[in-house]
Amino acid sequence: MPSRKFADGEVVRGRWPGSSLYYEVEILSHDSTSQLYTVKYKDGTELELKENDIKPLTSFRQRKSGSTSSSPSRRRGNRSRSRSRSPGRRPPKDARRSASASHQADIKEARREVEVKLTPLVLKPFGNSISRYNGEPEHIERNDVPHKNTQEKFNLLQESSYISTQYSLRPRREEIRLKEMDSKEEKFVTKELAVRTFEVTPIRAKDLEFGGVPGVLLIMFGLPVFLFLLLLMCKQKDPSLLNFPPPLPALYELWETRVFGVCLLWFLIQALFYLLPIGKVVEGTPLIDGRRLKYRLNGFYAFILTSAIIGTCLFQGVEFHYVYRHFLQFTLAATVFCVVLSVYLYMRSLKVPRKDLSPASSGNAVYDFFIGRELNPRIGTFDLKYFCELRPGLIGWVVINLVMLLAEMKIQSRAVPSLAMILVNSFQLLYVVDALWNEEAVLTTMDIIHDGFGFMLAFGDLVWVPFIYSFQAFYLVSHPNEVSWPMASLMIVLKLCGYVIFRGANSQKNAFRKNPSDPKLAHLKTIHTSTGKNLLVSGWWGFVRHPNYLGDLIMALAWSLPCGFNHILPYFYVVYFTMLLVHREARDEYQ
Ligand SMILES: NC(=O)C1=CN([C@@H]2O[C@H](COP(=O)(O)OP(=O)(O)OC[C@H]3O[C@@H](n4cnc5c(N)ncnc54)[C@H](OP(=O)(O)O)[C@@H]3O)[C@@H](O)[C@H]2O)C=CC1
Ligand SMILES: CC(C)=CCC[C@@H](C)[C@H]1CC=C2C3=C(CC[C@@]21C)[C@@]1(C)CC[C@H](O)C(C)(C)[C@@H]1CC3
Repeated sequence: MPSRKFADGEVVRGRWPGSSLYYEVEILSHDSTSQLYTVKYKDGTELELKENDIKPLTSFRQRKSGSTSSSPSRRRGNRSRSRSRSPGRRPPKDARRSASASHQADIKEARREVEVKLTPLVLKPFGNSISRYNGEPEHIERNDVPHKNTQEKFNLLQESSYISTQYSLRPRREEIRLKEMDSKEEKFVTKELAVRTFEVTPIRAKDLEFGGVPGVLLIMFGLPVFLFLLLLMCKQKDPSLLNFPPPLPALYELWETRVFGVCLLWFLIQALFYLLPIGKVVEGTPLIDGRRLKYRLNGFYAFILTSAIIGTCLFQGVEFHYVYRHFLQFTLAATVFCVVLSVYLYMRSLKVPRKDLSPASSGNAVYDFFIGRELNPRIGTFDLKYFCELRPGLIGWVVINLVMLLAEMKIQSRAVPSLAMILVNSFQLLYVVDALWNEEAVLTTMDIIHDGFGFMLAFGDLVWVPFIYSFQAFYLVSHPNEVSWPMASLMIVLKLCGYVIFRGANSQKNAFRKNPSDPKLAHLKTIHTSTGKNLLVSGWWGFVRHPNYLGDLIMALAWSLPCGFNHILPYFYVVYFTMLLVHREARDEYQ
């Protein structure tokens, strides 16, 4: 039997899984089969730890700060003590006055301190989410040095960051109770921190995402070119990669003003539907200044109305084949529209106050044109980003799929569409209807909370989604694939599995972000993070780091399979999507 290093009843330090933080724990028992120790934290939480994650008390030197407690619960207790000791800490009333009256002076002082003394602590501005810093917890602990007045003011930020880095191991029910007790005080602190963090910290070049300026230039010029090449490849009789490059059309052939007019009309009709006073109005996540924007949820109604219009057009004999025949022209028209929209978005963002800027914006014009400078550009109550994220592109995708289904019937002289085409259409229809039905969930996505509205999302929402995501249907029009019923059943099962994971995870996350105290989520465990927010670590979110991405990827595979295995092109979506999600995961992890 393998020997064990620690005895029952011994008091040691246990690492909190996934972090570098050690807390004082008592060894309760040891399982010789799994080689895991059951340990108990001071707040009563029990966890199983590997031997490597346990250290004797003697291996830790005593911290110099006032907080000697290592248990999560006692840390919480210390928080109020250490806060009240800090001269930077003021009672809420006083503080609110200070935030308005001496705010500018504070910022100036704090900025001086950041530049001179606190450079290792890299701070980034943020948007809908609350305070965020990208230093290691250990950095904060080391910042335990004598203070001058100005530094002490800034310590408010550090202190809170430090406090926020302490992971909560409490069962959720207790967490909720404690949170309610603290929430008033916390709200104030994070709010004030938010303003300071945002004001004092410019983003450094190395913090730019997507490879910085060269990277975004490449994406902005490369993606449209790539998109056209992909569509042209698919138009070939044999779309093998060996047949690259495809024959290129003359540029003038790609422009058609009538097609541009149709795109404009489509956008305006969707905008009109968005403005209809139907559907409930909800609040988004809190902004940097504590405000919550209101959003009307009527995407599903817009979809129903659009379906009614399309149905009527079909009944009236409108030639939908026109869209298939002019598919490249439609792609170009949408791209031009998106460039014009991006220029407009950038120009208007130059006039907005700093608090309305996206946390991702950098001060570099090229980068900001791409990532979007303004977080929530609105014309009155019309939210451009929220509108574009779900309406013209997503509903457009379904309509394009329908166009492809009709084109397949026409070109292949079929009385009914192929099973492969029906599968692709229904799988993707389910995805879009689900997005519109659960419209509120989009308010907690990275795009709405973090990214501005610039070329990236304008192009992604209005060009990439409708013209690339419909690629499988486009492919099947000229490259038929027979799918047997047993294979179709397997694909349906795969799609449904993906969907259950995707929906379960997104709904759980959304409910949690909307109301962390939701009694329905009380059984779930969370950890506290350095952003000041909690993360779910059980339920769907205890299964893998991003269950919603996993489900989405499974669905992506399911809707590529009906195209068969003759060519790699229909699987482009799976490859691209994997890259996109891995990148998003890294961005989320960084944040
Ligand atoms: N079809 C497509 O092309 C695309 C689809 N998607 C899908 O959209 C959905 C949303 O994607 P996306 O916004 O990227 O990612 P997430 O849904 O993971 O949203 C990111 C936000 O979720 C919060 N979060 C992350 N982990 C946890 C956790 N453990 N517990 C609680 N909250 C957590 C964080 O919020 P906070 O910052 O507030 O802490 C984070 O900012 C996914 O299902 C994805 O697959 C996304 C992109 C493209
Ligand atoms: C430049 C470039 C290629 C950017 C691509 C990004 C966009 C295509 C995607 C970014 C996030 C998206 C989301 C959806 C569609 C794709 C984009 C716009 C989404 C609307 C699809 C439906 C889902 O249910 C969703 C609502 C969760 C999802 C939100 C994110």
